[in-house]
Amino acid sequence: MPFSNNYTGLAGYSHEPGTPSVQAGVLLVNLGTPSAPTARAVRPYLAQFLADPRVIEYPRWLWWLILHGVILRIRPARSAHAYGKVWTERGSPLRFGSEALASGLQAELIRQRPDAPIRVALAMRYGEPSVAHTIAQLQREGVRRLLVLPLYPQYSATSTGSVLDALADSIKTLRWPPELRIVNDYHDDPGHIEALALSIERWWKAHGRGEKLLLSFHGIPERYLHAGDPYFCQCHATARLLRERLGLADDQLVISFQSRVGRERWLHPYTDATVRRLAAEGVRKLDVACPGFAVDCLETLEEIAMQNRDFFIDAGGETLRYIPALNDSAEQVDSLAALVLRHTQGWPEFAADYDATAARQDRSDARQRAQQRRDRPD
Ligand SMILES: C=CC1=C(C)c2cc3[nH]c(cc4nc(cc5[nH]c(cc1n2)c(C)c5CCC(=O)O)C(CCC(=O)O)=C4C)c(C)c3C=C
Ligand SMILES: [Fe+2]
Ligand SMILES: [Fe+2]
Repeated sequence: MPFSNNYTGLAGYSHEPGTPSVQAGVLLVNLGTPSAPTARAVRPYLAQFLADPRVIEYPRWLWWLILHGVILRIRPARSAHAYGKVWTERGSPLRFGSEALASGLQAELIRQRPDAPIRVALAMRYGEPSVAHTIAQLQREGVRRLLVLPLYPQYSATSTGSVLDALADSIKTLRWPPELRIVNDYHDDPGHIEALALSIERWWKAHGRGEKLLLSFHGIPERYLHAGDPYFCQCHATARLLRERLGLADDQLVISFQSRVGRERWLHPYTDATVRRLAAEGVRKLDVACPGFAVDCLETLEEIAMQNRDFFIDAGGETLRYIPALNDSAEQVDSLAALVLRHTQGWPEFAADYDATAARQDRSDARQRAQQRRDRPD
C-alpha cells in the first residue's frame, strides 16, 4: 500500500531507492477520524475506538453487548450528522489539520538542521494511516531512531496510553525495531504554554477580549482520575500556567470538561452546564479555547463553536467566540520543533562533531552492499 501522507514529498526527502537514507524520525500520532461524514464510514471508526479497553474500562463481555447491541446502532448516524457540519472540501478538519502541522514541522526541522534533518511522519491511533503501517514505512526509509510524539499535551491512559499500546503492538511485528523515545506529555512545557498564550493574544488583538476566558478540555470518566490517571491534574496545571502567563485574575479564567459519553459521572464541571451558568450569572461575551486539542476537530468546531454557543445564547448570553486550536500556526510549529530537538538530544547524528555527509555516504554504501548481497543468485 502506498504511503498516504501527502507531505512526504518535501524538499530534502527523496524516497527513490538508492538515495541516502535518514536515521532520525518523529512520529506524530493523533486520534483518527472517519473517512467520510456518513454513518457507514463512522461506524467502523467508532467500533475500533470504543472497543479499545483503554477508552472503555468495563467488563469486556458486558461492554461488547452494549457496544454492538445499542451504541453502534444509534451513534454512527448521530455522529455522522455532526461530522457533516464541520466537513470541508479538504475532508475532516482533524485529518487535514494534523497533516498541515506535520508538514510545517517537517519544513521547520529541515530549516533548523539542514545537515541532519529529522523525518516527520503522521499516524492515526484509529483508522488510517495506522501506527504500525507508518513505522514500517519509516523503517524502509532508513529511520533507525524514532521519537514518538502523541498530539495530546496532557497525558491520559485513554489517549496517550492507548497510543503506547499501538506502538507496543507495532514493535511486535518488527525484526529490528528502531531505537525509541516517547513524549509522555507536554502539558507544562514552557514553549507550549508560550505558544498557547501568543495565539490567544493574537486572537484577542484581532477580535477584542470577552469578559471571561473558558478553557474547555475533553473529559474522561471521573473513575479514571480516582484510579490514578494524571489527566485532570495536568489540565489544571496547563490552565494555571496559561492564566499566569496571560496575567489573568483567578476569576477571569474558568475550566470545564466536554464531550461526555454515556451515563457515568465524568470530570467536572461539564462544559455545557458551565456556559449556561456563566450566561445566567450575567456574562454576555464569552471566549472559549480548547488547549487539550492540538488541532481543531469535531469536538471543538461542532461541540464548542456550534452546540455550546447555542446553549450559551439560549441561556441569555450574547456571543460565544471560539478561539481556534494551535493547528499549523508558527507558534505551534516552533514549540513542537523545540520539543523535538530537546527530546532527540544526544542522538549521534545531532552531536556537535557529527559529520552528516560522511555518515550518509556510509549508510548509502552499506545499503548498496546489502542490496548487492540480496541480488546475488544463490
Ligand atoms: C484529549 C484528548 C482526548 C481524550 C482524553 C479523549 C477521551 C475519550 N473520548 C471518548 C469518546 C469519543 N471521542 C470522540 C472524538 C474525539 N475525541 C478526541 C480526543 C480525546 N478523547 C478527539 C480529538 C476527537 C475528535 C475526532 C474527530 O474526528 O474530529 C468521539 C467520536 C465523535 C462522537 O461520536 O462524538 C467519541 C465517541 C471517550 C469515551 C473517552 C474517554 C474515556
Ligand atoms: Fe474523545
Ligand atoms: Fe463530542
